[in-house]
Amino acid sequence: MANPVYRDITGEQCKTNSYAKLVPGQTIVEIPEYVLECGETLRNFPVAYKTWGRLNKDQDNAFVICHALTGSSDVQDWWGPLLGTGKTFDPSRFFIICINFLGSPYGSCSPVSIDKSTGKPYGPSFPLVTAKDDLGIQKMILDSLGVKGIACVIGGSMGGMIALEYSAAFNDTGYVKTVIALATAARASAWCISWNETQRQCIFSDPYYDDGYYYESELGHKPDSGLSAARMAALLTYRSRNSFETRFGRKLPTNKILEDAQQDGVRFPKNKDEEKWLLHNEGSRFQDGSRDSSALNSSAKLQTYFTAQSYLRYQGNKFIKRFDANCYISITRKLDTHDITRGRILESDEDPLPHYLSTLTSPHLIIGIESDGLFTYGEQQLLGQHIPQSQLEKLDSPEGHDAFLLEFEVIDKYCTQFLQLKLPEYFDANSGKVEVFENWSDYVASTDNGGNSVFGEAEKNITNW
Ligand SMILES: CC(=O)SCCNC(=O)CCNC(=O)[C@H](O)C(C)(C)COP(=O)(O)OP(=O)(O)OC[C@H]1O[C@@H](n2cnc3c(N)ncnc32)[C@H](O)[C@@H]1OP(=O)(O)O
Ligand SMILES: N[C@@H](CCO)C(=O)O
Repeated sequence: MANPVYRDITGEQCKTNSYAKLVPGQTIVEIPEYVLECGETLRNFPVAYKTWGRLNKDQDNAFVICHALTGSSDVQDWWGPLLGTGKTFDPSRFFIICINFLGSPYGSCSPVSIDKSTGKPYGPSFPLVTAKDDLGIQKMILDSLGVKGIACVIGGSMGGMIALEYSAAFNDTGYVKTVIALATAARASAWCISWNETQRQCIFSDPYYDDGYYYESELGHKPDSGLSAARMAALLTYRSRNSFETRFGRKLPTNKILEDAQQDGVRFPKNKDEEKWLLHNEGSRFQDGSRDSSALNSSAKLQTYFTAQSYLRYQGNKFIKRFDANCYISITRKLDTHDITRGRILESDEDPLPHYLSTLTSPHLIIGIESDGLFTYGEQQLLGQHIPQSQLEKLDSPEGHDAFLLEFEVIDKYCTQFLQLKLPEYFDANSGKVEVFENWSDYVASTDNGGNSVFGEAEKNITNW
């Protein structure tokens, strides 16, 4: 059967979705129709992806990378040091692809996309989407590109959830040869769900949220305060207590940070009463005429503004420039629904997960982080104990959950060793599976981000293309 051909709508989408423009060199195609797990049908909707390298003659050297909660298809932006000849994502031997998942603002269908049936953004009427939907849509993209087999599917955190969905959906078919899952879970925990709820409530409580119709609201503002607070709360779950203590302790912001805050519209108190009022509301975005009165502390006798706070506020501000509140709600709800046993095992009084995991047949590499308080090492052990052909590795990083985006060297080492062990044919020049493409960079969808992270994140050791 011929591969389906989808219309390239990259240019069109970049005109209507400003977030999609943040991702250099991705392709956006239009899928005619997909019936979601919730029963709704998406029609004529965009899906964004980026590729590196090319298919081998058997068309089975695909390396599928699933991004995390706020990531995009731009792997070189957030996992850049793992990409390159001799690295985990070796475009000289694999056809590497990362497909932006549903609900994310970076190009695939989400609340910021235009619903072609109304001509308006989906906004809060965007349907509930799940990791299973991502899997179904990603398979359509892979088919359209001629992929007949996946050498490896990898993902961290929410990306790991989708990688496990691949494992479950194609179990025993030979389509997915190996799986690498980092800092993830086979189902969202009560702890994860609760943090997501807290973050959504931050957004809901912003008066500018306007039931999700802020983009057309007469109030003329987005719920920046709520989204920023949500990111701050999330960040605390992405790092560890120890990393904050070591990094910030009770340190005070430098003059530079205070100067930046002043430029951001800080108001100085005119009298004693105003000083008390300003101090009380310090950090509130709704404070009249001021977004941040941190400069107060330069004269205050009692310090109330610490580096830990300036870090969180900085991160919150950075995030609202690159993310949309309705998308944040959509993707956290998606995360909550994740459970690989759903629809695959009969309801019973017993916990179905251990048994279900024991039926997965592909070799899995599970990488957990000891200091991860969000997707605990215990959850990785559960995967490692029950998936028959699995290898469990532990990162001793103090960085908490985000270590999967920070500890490039050790992750690259575990992954390359696993791939060479489990996929020897892709490393053997005589196997016919691999043609080492000397000029693989000709097959990079785009090399033009100048080595700069679009999002100002993960700057360390970014591969400069
Ligand atoms: C769509 C995409 O592709 S997004 C890009 C990839 N990102 C993802 O996929 C996930 C999102 N990213 C993350 O979760 C994280 O940002 C990570 C794990 C990748 C790295 O985090 P970073 O934010 O780069 O690192 P870190 O926590 O060290 O923060 C550094 C920033 O905080 C600033 N900062 C540090 N301390 C302070 C402080 N006390 N006060 C104010 N600012 C501070 C630094 O100046 C730096 O600013 P910059 O980002 O403008 O350079
Ligand atoms: N830092 C990651 C954490 C979620 O895994 C993100 O923002 O996507």
